[in-house]
Amino acid sequence: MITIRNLRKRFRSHEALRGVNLDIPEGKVTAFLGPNGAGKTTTIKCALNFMERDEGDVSVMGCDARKLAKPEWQRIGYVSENRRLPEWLTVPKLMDYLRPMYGSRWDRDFEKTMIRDFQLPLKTRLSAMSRGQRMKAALLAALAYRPQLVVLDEPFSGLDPLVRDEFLSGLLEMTEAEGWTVWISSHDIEEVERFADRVAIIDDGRVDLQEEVDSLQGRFRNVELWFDGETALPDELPSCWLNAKTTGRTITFSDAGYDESSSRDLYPRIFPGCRRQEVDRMTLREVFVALARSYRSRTA
Ligand SMILES: Nc1ncnc2c1ncn2[C@@H]1O[C@H](COP(=O)(O)OP(=O)(O)OP(=O)(O)O)[C@@H](O)[C@H]1O
Repeated sequence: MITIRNLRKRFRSHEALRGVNLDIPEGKVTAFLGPNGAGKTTTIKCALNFMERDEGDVSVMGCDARKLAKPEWQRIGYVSENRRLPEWLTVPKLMDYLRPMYGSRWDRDFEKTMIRDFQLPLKTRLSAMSRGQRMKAALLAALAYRPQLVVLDEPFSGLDPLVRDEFLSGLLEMTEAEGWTVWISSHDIEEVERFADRVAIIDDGRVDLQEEVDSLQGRFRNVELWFDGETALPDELPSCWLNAKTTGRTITFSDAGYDESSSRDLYPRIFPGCRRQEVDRMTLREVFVALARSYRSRTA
């Protein structure tokens, strides 16, 4: 649905995107994660041509991003915390304003359902609404025409937990029922974990990995090795063992290359004094934190 190749973007002397390669496949939910300032919003803006790119190729629904026009925009829903809406309008007026742009694609029943479920006030101007209410109005404005491609940049900011939950369940339902493609950037990894099929992680302007969530969780494990006495870390460890540290009688690390059939035999071979091992599956959040920590130590 979206293909990004060697995307580069510079802000004066700062190289924000340093050759981003990313695929957002059709019919899947791709979570786009990364530390603050890693380049998520810039990638999304360049991919949708809201921001001029310096170099690279971006194709959205088979169309060069620079040539996106009304037929494509009628099939793309974009929500961002920073997206400006006409603040002087009420929600019903906003709907009246947007509806003609989407013709028969606009789904009035869906619009009404979302207004009801989001409990949006009807007589208040957007400028007088809370941040969360404005976010809900933005979601409504981006989804009421049932877009095939939904791009959400930090969509949960300002939403209370109940609304987040309802919004996510609704989105999941729509995604499954209508085969929507979703590209969602968020720091709320627990929320995203519930429904993402794939995850792409960006760090310092480059995509470090893009992978199915199941595969990622299949190969990541938190490992704790126990020894009888004090132990030290060897100088060289496999590069897929992240954030290894020792605290007296234990060594802990995150194994990014865990293999069910061999890893448990490998650990005592590398550490012959190991008396006991504990190997735990990791949540997507734990995987992200382990990777982010390893990125930080790489640049330190
Ligand atoms: N308009 C701009 N002018 C100058 N620098 C910018 C601009 N927009 C982004 N940057 C810089 O580019 C880098 C990437 O920013 P971006 O907003 O894409 O990161 P992000 O991953 O979305 O971060 P966050 O998770 O904090 O929202 C940052 O170093 C940021 O300071």
